[in-house]
Amino acid sequence: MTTPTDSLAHCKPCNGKLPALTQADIKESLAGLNEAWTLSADSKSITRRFEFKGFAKAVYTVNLCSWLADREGHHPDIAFGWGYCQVTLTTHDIDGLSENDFIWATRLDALVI
Ligand SMILES: C[C@H](O)[C@H](O)[C@H]1CNC2=NC(N)=NC(=O)C2=N1
Repeated sequence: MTTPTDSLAHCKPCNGKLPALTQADIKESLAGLNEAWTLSADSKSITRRFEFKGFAKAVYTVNLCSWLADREGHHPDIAFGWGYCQVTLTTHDIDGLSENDFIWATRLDALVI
């Protein structure tokens, strides 16, 4: 049995050697994500903000991200509270964006309805 994410790539081990993406790479990769993702002014991170009624759904989203992060070995920075969950991705080892960030974002987009 196949699932929607079977065809998606997995994050590569972060060892400080992942190449930083060029501005052109970032622009092309961003176009492949849900339109809710935004690029930071310094082009070092991407963020998606989810908004909900209530707190429980924000916590569910944090837990989903936690599961995905440990499964992929690549971890987001998450801010959450009543009515929102904000997921930010950057590759800390290179202080910028790598393909891992976009692989991770693609997988999250595939998991949230
Ligand atoms: C050893 C371990 O794989 C690395 O420290 C990973 C862990 N998760 C990570 N997550 C993110 N977002 N960036 C990293 O550079 C990173 N490095």
